[in-house]
Amino acid sequence: MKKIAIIGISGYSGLELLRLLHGHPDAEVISVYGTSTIGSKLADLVPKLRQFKAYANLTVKAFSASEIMATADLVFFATPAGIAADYATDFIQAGFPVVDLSGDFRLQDPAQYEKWYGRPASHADLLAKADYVLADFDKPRQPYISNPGCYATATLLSLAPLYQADLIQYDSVIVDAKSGLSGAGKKLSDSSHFVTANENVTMYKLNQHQHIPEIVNKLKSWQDKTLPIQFTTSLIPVNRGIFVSTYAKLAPGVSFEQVVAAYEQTYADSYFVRVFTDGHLPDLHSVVGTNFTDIGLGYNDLTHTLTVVTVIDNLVKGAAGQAIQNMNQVFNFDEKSGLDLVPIL
Ligand SMILES: NC(=O)C1=CN([C@@H]2O[C@H](COP(=O)(O)OP(=O)(O)OC[C@H]3O[C@@H](n4cnc5c(N)ncnc54)[C@H](OP(=O)(O)O)[C@@H]3O)[C@@H](O)[C@H]2O)C=CC1
Ligand SMILES: CC(=O)N[C@@H](CCC(=O)OP(=O)(O)O)C(=O)O
Repeated sequence: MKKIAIIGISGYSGLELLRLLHGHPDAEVISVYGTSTIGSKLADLVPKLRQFKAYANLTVKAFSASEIMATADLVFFATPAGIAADYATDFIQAGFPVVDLSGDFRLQDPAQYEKWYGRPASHADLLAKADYVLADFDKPRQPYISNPGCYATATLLSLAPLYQADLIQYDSVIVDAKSGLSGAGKKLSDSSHFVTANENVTMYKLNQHQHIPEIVNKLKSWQDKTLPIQFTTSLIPVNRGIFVSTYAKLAPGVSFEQVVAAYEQTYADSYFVRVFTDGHLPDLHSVVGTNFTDIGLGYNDLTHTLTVVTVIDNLVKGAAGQAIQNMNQVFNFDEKSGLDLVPIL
């Protein structure tokens, strides 16, 4: 049984990690860390955990890298941007396995991080020791795993076959992404007040979203012809879910049938990516509560435009689920361990 520590336990993705690891046959949460919640028993902090004996006596502790490395086999960072950049050094220097859900190690160029996150980056030498691991495509090569962002995950899975098989006009790509409120974390802000968000849709961070550079970096690794993409994010009044609509013009001579074949082939062995080629367009309810990414495709003969609809649960595939998929890779567990979840019906 692998022993797991979680930093940032009281946040949305920290608690989602706990929920998913509860069902994992080969991993158990042995320690949890926070700041404002230090000293609290998890069962007092989250009363609905009370009857789970494993967590009733788990107490939130102050961060200690040496304690984590002495007692656990892997640690998850489920902390806001800026924390892992500060805390990760000891783990990286010791080669201790980490899965970092924050954006701190997703961009290897410190100047790019500082531009998009508006805060100091970690040192370039440390950034180079982190691996950006999009679980359905990449295998970890280094012990420090940087888990992709929620929007980035949905967008990259939506676009991968088009870039890898060189099927589109790269100056035509438009990504319109929408997220539920849990994507913003538990801290309250004006935009996440119930009265502001309920029965409303708001576009935000137009052309400035911090996931744009990690998306483009990854697309470039797949396709040299990659150009900047048009990427927009909106807040929708649901708790969980990311809904990404992607539009692109096909390259001259490329047919819709070729596109469909490319999606089928790319994801033939990916249990967690389900492609619908019969015209079915997935919705959020298809994936909420699960680690699945559902993709639907359509083509307009009049405008020669391809539409790709991609949905994920931001807290599962977009955060804790993909992080556990990556942990499963680190320990050579079955990729489905702890993650074979049926959607909430
Ligand atoms: N929500 C989502 O859908 C997704 C989130 N992410 C990323 O994952 C990370 C966590 O997100 P999310 O769960 O939404 O965030 P939340 O704001 O919900 O929770 C963050 C938690 O981090 C804890 N924390 C803050 N500072 C420290 C610290 N110095 N040491 C230990 N714990 C600390 C806080 O607990 P305390 O008050 O005890 O300090 C808080 O509970 C973020 O980087 C986010 O961008 C990535 C993909 C999707
Ligand atoms: C709805 C909402 O506000 N979502 C957040 C996603 C936060 C996130 O996951 O950001 P990192 O992955 O870069 O840490 C946002 O758009 O900033």
